[in-house]
Amino acid sequence: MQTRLAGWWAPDREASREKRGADEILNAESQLDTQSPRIRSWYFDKEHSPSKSRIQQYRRRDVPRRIHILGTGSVGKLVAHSLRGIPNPPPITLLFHRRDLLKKWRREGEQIKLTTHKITESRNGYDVEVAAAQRRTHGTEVPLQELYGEETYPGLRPHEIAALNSTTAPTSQDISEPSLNPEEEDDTSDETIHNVVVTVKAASTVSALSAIRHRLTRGSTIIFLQNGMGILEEVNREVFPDIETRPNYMLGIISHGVNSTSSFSVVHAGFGTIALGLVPRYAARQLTNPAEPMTESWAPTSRYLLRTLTRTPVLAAVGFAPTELLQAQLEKLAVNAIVNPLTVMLDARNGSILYNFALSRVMRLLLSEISLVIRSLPELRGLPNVNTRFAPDRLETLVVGVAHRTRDNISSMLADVRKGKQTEIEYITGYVVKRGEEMGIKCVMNYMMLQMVIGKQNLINREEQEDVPVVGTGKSVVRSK
Ligand SMILES: CC(C)(CO)C(=O)C(=O)O
Repeated sequence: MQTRLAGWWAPDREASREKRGADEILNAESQLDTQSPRIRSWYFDKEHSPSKSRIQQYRRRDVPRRIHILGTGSVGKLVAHSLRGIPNPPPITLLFHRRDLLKKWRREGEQIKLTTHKITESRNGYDVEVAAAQRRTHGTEVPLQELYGEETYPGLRPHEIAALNSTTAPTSQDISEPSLNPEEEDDTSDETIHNVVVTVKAASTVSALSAIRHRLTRGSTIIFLQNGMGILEEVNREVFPDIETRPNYMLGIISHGVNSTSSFSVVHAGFGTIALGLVPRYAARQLTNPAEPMTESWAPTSRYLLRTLTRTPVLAAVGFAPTELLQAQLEKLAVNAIVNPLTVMLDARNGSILYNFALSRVMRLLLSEISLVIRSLPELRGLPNVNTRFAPDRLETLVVGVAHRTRDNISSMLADVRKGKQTEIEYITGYVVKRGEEMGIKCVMNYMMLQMVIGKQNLINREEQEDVPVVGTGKSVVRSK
């Protein structure tokens, strides 16, 4: 049974703490317009309320309401669209990783369209900026001018630049009318980002965050809304190595079904939820040093984001305690480690893995390894019910349930493979294999699955490279060998 802990973070609970820092008062102040009268009166209660001059002092330094969205894929669009629909919506800035996307945004009316049950609603009023993702090769950031030979083309890939420079330009939609003159419009910013929702794919997270690293502070909060695990460890290592100065992190596990139909249009095909929680800054230390204090207070920006997302009905977001969130994440990991690679190998919809005894056997072999790895994780040690919750047959029930509910969907991994995009396999199956290795558990079945998906990705990439564009026709042909 999942213990829903919605409300455990609520400010009135915080009130019981003896010592409240300036930040907490500041946050309370910022929330007054959305608080219930009970909470409102508490803050102005004689005994508890800070002096008037302190209130005024903190009011000036209110928690900034602007929310940046890094990644305008299907989840990014859903979040941006939903947030603009709430009463007194926060200002939203969409961060584009390529300048040509900005041009496209302008051309397409500066709006996001969300279709639910065949009804499309457009929303506008967004601010936009370009935050060109940093390219990395062999784990090192590559300066843009080194990579592209031209400083003025940040965010474009070498072949796109070559195409733009050539007189016989390609016909690709994305680069058909690029804005390459940086003088044309100042579309970048160096202002501090206080609240950011990261929705880019797991493998792009480090490079996307590197582009805005200088704008994030110890007081900022990043919410990661992504598939897979092991991303935060990578971000800590590559982007924010200093534990004391890194921003605050929150995690969200999203179960909404959303499909992009174009750069700024999305279909909300399946209603789900977002399980949200704080990632404790010192969690790793607590693991190795039990004397480390377990209580961590929420940063004002984290609480602001939690409040804002949980008051957005379409998102159905709920706050969870960190240990519960971790277990929910592992359940999703187990489901994704079965449905996603199997649907890639079968090139079929999620429902295809059901009612097929041969595939059930494959599923069970994979799940026996996944279950053992999860049940052996040191971070779950001491938590009640872990063995039952992550037993192979319980995980199988979860997988079958999700495959059945989403039987007509194409898994996100299959969609990526079909488009020749990098998949999240290394953050799903790869994570299971890696954690298994750390604990001396060999996951041979999952290792094979990992290699099969990577192999298929390579195959498709190679086919794409052999796809020779025929200049002038707007079509392409695959040259036979
Ligand atoms: C649950 C599932 C498999 C639904 O398609 C999914 O999360 C995904 O496609 O990534």
